[in-house]
This record gives sequence, C-alpha cells and structure tokens, in this order.
Amino acid sequence: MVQGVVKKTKKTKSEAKVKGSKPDQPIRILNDEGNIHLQISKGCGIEYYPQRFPKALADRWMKALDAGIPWVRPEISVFGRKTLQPRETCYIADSDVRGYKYSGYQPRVHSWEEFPVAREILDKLHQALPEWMRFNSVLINRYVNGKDSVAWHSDDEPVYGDQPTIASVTLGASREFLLRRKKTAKKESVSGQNVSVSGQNVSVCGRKGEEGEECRIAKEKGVNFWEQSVKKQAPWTPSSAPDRIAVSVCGQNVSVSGQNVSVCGQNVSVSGQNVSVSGQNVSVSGQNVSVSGGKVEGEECRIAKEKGVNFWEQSVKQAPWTPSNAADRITVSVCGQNVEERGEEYRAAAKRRRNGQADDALKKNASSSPEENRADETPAAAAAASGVTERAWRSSRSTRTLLDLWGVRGKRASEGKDRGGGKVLGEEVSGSRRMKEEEEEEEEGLEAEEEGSSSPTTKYSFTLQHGSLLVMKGYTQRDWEHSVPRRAGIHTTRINLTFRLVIER
Ligand SMILES: O=C(O)CCC(=O)C(=O)O
Ligand SMILES: [Fe+2]
Repeated sequence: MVQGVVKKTKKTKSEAKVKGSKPDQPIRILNDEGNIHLQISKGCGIEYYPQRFPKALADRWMKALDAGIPWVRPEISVFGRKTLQPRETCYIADSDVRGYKYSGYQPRVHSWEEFPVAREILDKLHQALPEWMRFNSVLINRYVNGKDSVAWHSDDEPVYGDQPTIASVTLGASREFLLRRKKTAKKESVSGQNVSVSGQNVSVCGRKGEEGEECRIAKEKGVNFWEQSVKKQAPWTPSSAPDRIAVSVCGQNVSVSGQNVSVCGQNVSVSGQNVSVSGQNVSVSGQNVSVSGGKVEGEECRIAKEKGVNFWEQSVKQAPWTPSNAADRITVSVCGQNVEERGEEYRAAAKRRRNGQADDALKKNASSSPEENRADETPAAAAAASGVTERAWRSSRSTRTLLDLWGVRGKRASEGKDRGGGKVLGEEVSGSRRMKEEEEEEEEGLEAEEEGSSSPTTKYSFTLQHGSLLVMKGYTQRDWEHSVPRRAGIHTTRINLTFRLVIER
C-alpha cells in the first residue's frame, strides 16, 4: 500500500504531540506509522510509540496493577526537609539486583513472582524491543491525579551504566512528559586528525587516509556515533570520490559515517541503524534512517513514503560539491528500510532526468496523490496547491521545520502552558534527582533565558498516553533531564512503569 508523508490526521489519531522549544533546531525525526524517533542531541535518542500496546491489553494491565500493587507514598528527605513523595511507587527487580536508595528512602525490592502482570508487561516489552534491550528492574509510579508529579531529574544512577536504556510504559490518564537539556550537557564534538568543526553549519572535508584511518562507526546501545580521521587534502570532487572521504555536515547534531560521504543542506539529519551514505548522488540506506535538507530555495527536500519506506529525492545542482559552495548545494538522500534497490532506481531516474529523458519509471513508482508525490513539486506548484502566492509559500517554507515537515508541529514547550497552580512538590533523589521547589519560578526564568540567549535551553514535550511506550537511549540521561509536571484538571490515575537494566548487582 502506498503511503504518503505522515499527515495531520494520523497525528491527531495517535495524539502524538511533540513540541520543541526551538523549532528551527535540526533534529532527526522519523515518523513511521505515527511513531516518533528523535535524536535530540548527539548520542541521545528518544523513541515514542503512542499506541504500542492494544487498548484492551493496556486496560487489563491498568486495572490489575492499580488494584494489585501495595502502593506506598514514602516520606522522602528533600534538602533536609521531610516531605511526602508526590506519587506512589513500587519497585520490582530480579533477585540478584541490589536495592537502591534515594532521598533517604530505600524502596522494598519486590519479586516479579509477586506481580505476574508486571512480569507479563516485561515479557511483552522484551518481545517488542530489539534483543539487546533487556531489563531486570522496574520502578512503577502511580500518579493518583494531576497533583502528583515527578520533578526534573535524570535516571543516571551509576548502577544503570553510562548509557542506560529506559523503557517507559504509560497506562491510564495521559500526562505531559517534559525533556530539557542539562546545562552540563556535553557539547557536540568530532574528533580526528585535522578536523575542524565549528558553529551550526559544519563542513568537514578530507581524504581517506592510510589503512586504519577510515571512518569508524560505533554502534552502542542503538546510537550511532560518528568519528573520522581525515588528512588535510584537496577538496572532494566527484571524480576523486572513490579514494576520498568527503563529509559535509550542515546543521546541529548531525551524524554521518562512511567513505565518500557527501551530505549538505540545512537541517540535515541522518540517523539510524547501519546507515551508509556514499557518492555524489548519495544514497542512504538502512533502517530508521531519516534525512532531510533544503538550503536552496526551490530545491527543497522531497519526501515520499511508500511501502513503509521513506524516500527522499531532490534536485542536485550540476556543479560538484566543494566545501566552499556547500552552503548552497543540496545533495541527495533516501531513507528507510529496503532502500538499496529503491536508491538504485532513484539514482538511475535522477541520471535520466539529468540527461533530459522522460522519467516514467520514477513517476510510476512515486506516490499517487499530489500531496504524496513531491518528486515533481516546484515552489510554484506547491504554492498553488496550498492556495498561497509563491512568495508566501517560499517565506513560510523557509521557516518550516523538520517537525512541520513530518506533520508534527514545533512549538515552545513553555507555550500555552497550563500549570496546575501552586508549587510543584519537589523531591530529591540520589544521583542527580533533585528538588525543584521553585519550579514555577524556574520555568519563568528559563523562558526569559530562552528569549535572550543565543543558545536557549532545548525542551521537548510529549503527551504520554494509555498504552504508549517511550524509550530513552544512549546519553539521554547524561545530557537531558525529564519530568512529569503537576497539572490542574486531571482527575484520573496514571500508572507508569520505567524499566531499567541494573548492571551493577
Ligand atoms: O512517569 C513518568 O513518565 C516518568 C517517571 C520517571 O521519570 C521515573 O520514574 O524516573
Ligand atoms: Fe525518570
């Protein structure tokens, strides 16, 4: 079945909501079947599956846990002051997992055998996730109503290792889940020989060096890292491509790896498993790849989604890419699963087009609806289709974000906020869980900072809904913190299970 780019209707249905505090910030986003994959910063990945578990199953789990767990609302110690934790909890772990302590409170470690439903959810999760994602403990939270919350914190306790994967299942009431980048977050960095990277629009060019100096891809816990050694050499040109590495990375938080890579444009984003990018007419293949760009007016990225595959095809200017002209060139991309064969087809089609030949094969295989078939879209046509002038279209296009591109609206997380009134009941947890007594004031301060600062605090918000799964990966706990804020008007209960792998036992 041919599918177009994710449309609003789909988003509405799944109620997936992502708000970025800095809409123009490049991020990687893959929206397949309503799911959201974001690389929020280098090495930090978030996946959100709004309807991961069927409603009937989620209903049963909710009921069983709500009634069957011996919920406790412990008294915790926050900055030396005793306070009730603003939610109820229960901790379950394998028998060889040591208990842990936070804010002066050591939860009792229950066994999976005591709670077969928790075990069932764990099993279902293990089935749903890649084999390397395994968990041996779960912290279950019960938010009785909107007055319950969890303060800003990171789950970065050493027992989880430096890149913990945390899988979070939501049952019951929908609640807002916020993410914000820590002030201490590691800055983007690229290492290697003679590599210079600076600013937002990074361009790196070099040559493949001696053996052992090639690109290295480290795939660690689902995150692709990029590292390369380059020699100071003449710029990459198509004719020299076979023995050169030429990488152009434009945008923030870009990760590209491979030989003979050329990726340029605005807001470029490449991510996923086993990604490879190569050649002048670049093909990108792999699973969960998301690539987008569009620096030159009228030469925007075109994305089509067909048979679960995202294609991205675009006009390429004829002159070869060089570092100096990188800023006004766009190179290619194809993303999704099963890309190789389609990439070939698109490359062949692009070649025919360059030679002025009819492109029947491409047309035949492109999506059928005008909205989906973006391969032939021009600014004039797009403007006409949107019922606006070309100038207006161009102007709106230049401010569109990746989020917009995928039908997910970018918005400041602080916008339209509907705070519950009163102060957030803070808490302090061992490690970096800490109290934010002056939550409201802090939010205001942050906003002021966002307005005036050149590097605003990046924030995202998801509405976690019944039966959803949120996965935080890589260095997310190191570089980001999250919270579930108090909200007025929520009168129903939410249960959240955060599954973790304790590696120090
Ligand atoms: O309830 C949630 O979604 C988050 C809970 C959480 O962050 C935690 O237990 O560490
Ligand atoms: Fe957490």
